[in-house]
Amino acid sequence: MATMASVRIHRLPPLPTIRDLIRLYKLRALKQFSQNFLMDERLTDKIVKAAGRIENGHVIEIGPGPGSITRSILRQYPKHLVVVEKDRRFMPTLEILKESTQNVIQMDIVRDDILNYRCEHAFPDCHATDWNDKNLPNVHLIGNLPFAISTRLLINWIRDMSLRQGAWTYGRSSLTLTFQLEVAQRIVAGMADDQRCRLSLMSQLWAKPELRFIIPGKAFVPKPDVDVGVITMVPLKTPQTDLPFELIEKIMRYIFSLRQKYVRRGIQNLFPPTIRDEMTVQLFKNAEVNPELRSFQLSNDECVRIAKAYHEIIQKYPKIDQYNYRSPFAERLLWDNWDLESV
Ligand SMILES: C[S@@+](CC[C@H](N)C(=O)[O-])C[C@H]1O[C@@H](n2cnc3c(N)ncnc32)[C@H](O)[C@@H]1O
Repeated sequence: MATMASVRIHRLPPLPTIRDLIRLYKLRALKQFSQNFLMDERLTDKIVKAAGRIENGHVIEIGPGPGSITRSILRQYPKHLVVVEKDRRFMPTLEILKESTQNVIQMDIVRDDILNYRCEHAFPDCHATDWNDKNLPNVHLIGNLPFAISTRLLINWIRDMSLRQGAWTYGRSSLTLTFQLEVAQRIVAGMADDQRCRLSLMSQLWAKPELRFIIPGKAFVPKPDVDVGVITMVPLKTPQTDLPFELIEKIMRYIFSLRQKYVRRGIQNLFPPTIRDEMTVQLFKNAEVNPELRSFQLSNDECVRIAKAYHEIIQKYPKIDQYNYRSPFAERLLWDNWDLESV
């Protein structure tokens, strides 16, 4: 393959116009694929610019559709671009982009569901950068995400980040993603922000999310009902917790389950009725957290301390972890006489 310096892309085929899209793909954007296309090159360039320097790097694009962001990525000369798209109608256009850059950039087109795609297999030639290296690896996930699965994808990726697997086998790979503005605001919401929720904590304990800019809904075709926020996220060298992802996720769910009530009200549901009051008092005492704060008033550290105190309790009494206050009534009856002495 020729080097970047010696060969440049002369001309990418123009982005299909809305009229072409309708003609080529009989578009109908498909609702089941959450399709809202971004056709303004200045905006797609701005998204790619937010990812930082990608020249000579490795990029996975999620949901390229007709390839508007793909073009902006290719114009920055990554070494290797993998695009993952579920809708077969876009394959011909993506193939044209691949052909027009084939002497310069390695572009792989994967027709798959991103939820099943294994990022760790994307770049066999990419050497991992040490997690603690001050330089980040030149590895990026970029995408105008399908709204329907964006939160699920983010949670999956944070889980991978916490385990240093998937896209994070290469080191501290970065994310540049779009979300419905309301979701983007939740991701970055700090202490005392009334948008603060489980997603804020999950995002901030392992990474540094930033809301970079907002794209008005009218820039998309078809126009969604909401504006869109562009988020970048880089994993923290030292996460704010070393507890297992699943445990943190569980505790954040309980902390934020009754937002308008004191935090102890959500947390007490972690325990069977016979020991509920006693264990809840113990947990907040050990965590050194005021149980009469509302969940959005808690700092990241206070949330982690609550999770840690719970972790210590279940290490001593593992059975408690199996209690689920939402399980069917008959199942909950089994806990009716349960006490700590019976362990
Ligand atoms: C919001 S559109 C963005 C399209 C294009 N990148 C743009 O900005 O104009 C989301 C894209 O993701 C694709 N998509 C939806 N669900 C997907 C999935 N599970 N896996 C891979 N791609 C998916 C859709 O077909 C669509 O092309």
